[in-house]
Amino acid sequence: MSILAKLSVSGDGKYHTFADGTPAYSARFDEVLSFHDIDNAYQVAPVCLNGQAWHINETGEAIYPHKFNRTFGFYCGLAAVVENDDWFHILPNGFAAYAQRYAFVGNYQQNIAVVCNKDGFYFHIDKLGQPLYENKWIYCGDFREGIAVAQAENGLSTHIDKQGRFIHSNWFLDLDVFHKGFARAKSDDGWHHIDKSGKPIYAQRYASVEPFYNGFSRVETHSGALQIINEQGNVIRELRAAKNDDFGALSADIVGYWRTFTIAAAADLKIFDYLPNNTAQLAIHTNTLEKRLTRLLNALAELGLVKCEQHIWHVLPKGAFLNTNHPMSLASAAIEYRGELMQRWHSLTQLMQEDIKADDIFKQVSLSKEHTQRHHNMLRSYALKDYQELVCYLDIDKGDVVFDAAGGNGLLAQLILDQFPSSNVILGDLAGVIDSSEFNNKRAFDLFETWPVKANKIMLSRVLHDWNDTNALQILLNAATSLQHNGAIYVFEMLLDEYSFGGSLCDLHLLTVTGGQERTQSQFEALFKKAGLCIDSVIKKDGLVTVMKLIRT
Ligand SMILES: C[S@@+](CC[C@H](N)C(=O)[O-])C[C@H]1O[C@@H](n2cnc3c(N)ncnc32)[C@H](O)[C@@H]1O
Repeated sequence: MSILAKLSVSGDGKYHTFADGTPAYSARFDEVLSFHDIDNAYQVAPVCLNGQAWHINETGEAIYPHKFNRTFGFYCGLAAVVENDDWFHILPNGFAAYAQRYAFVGNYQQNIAVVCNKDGFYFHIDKLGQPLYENKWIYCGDFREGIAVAQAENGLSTHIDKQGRFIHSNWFLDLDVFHKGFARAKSDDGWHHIDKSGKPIYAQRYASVEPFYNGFSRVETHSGALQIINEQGNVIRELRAAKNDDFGALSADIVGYWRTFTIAAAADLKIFDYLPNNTAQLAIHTNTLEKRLTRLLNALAELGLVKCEQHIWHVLPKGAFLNTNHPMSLASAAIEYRGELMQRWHSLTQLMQEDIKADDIFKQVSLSKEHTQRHHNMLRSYALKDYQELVCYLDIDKGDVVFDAAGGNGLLAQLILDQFPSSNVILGDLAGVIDSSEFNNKRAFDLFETWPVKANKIMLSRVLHDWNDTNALQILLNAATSLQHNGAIYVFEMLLDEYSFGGSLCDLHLLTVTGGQERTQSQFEALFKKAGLCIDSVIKKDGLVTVMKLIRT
């Protein structure tokens, strides 16, 4: 506890005062910051005047002769200073505490400071300027309760200890340090609190949450209500009702198909291929009635896909994906989702009551060349978006036979071949799909019959989610049979979060369209175990898809 008389910053921020408001000294500065104790023996404060900065004692005198560009308070006996572009810490005598210079340094807390090196990487140092561990981060924060937040290059954050070791294996979009055992964490569907094992302590997600204060936290729901919740996530008090118009929001959800049909009509007419243009020209290109086309364009503008300036319609960034020439065009997806895929959703109610199975959508698609091309153009765009960043992490060796099983029209197979040109990549799919693929090395096959290749590496990308557990197990058993000794199976899937509802609509889509399901990692693990397989490693970047590398148990 400090026994030093507390000096305060004056109202104009240019000097310090005693408790009664009288000036503590006669000097005046451009700016002063608060006094901090050094060894509980004396107190010093940062000041600046005419572009120079230093520290003063209680009588307003400089405590060392040197001048810096910027000075901050003394914490744990050291103060952060800036000289030219160099940030470092100084001792009370004004000398540097260590030789290294940084792009940023924080204040010491519990004898540890955050620093950012000149390459833009953050880490922690001790009072001698030594790094606490080898890792470097895109960002890291101060320690509290012996744990700090560290952000990796993929933008996700986790918790580390003072040796730089992970406290748990979970990563979040944003994260806070622990306060009394709980930390604020943000995942795709919002903010919540986690415990020290990295697990959420309740299922709800919020627009924002505060740290727990004596067992209670103030939270804001996504619909704008302010609430107090307890550590079980129960609402104890409502401080403000929801701001959102729930009636209006539900109505908008109910007519969600308006968007589906508007976008699909624009894709049918290839409107985005003819932009920028005026309405009259567009009507000619798309063979439409000009007055009606104006109404469709207005609706596309309401959806944020186009804008109109001086009678010319222009594509907005989101709309660009509806141009058929875009490498990740969603024009085919727009038409597919409005067609057969949507038809199948009509049986959702019935599917809740009866264990019926729809026709095999993939066999149906593969019967028509036009439908195969459209469906697989759609899958190709999603594959390009989701797989590109993952392929370089696959461990594929020279000469490996790689079988992309049910690989569609071969986008992943091509990405693998581009990345590992000395491997032998074979694409497998249903005959109709294989016929329409331009990939060279290909075999028609059926997932449920004997597989035509023995491979060192097998890809199952977004295949298992199309099937129920019985079928998925059969596919895994067939894959394991086709695997060479010491081979590996790579399963590319979106994993459901064990603790939130994110991905549940996608799961219903699979139930209605293919009879399959989305799964959590532990649901996958249970299937792998039955097939005599186990997870060897997991590749997760900031996209939707996780890659699980499986080996024989
Ligand atoms: C969701 S797609 C995934 C395609 C590709 N792997 C990807 O990630 O984009 C499922 C794939 O399984 C194929 N497929 C479905 N049933 C099959 C079967 N019985 N035998 C072989 N392939 C099948 C489909 O033709 C389709 O290409």
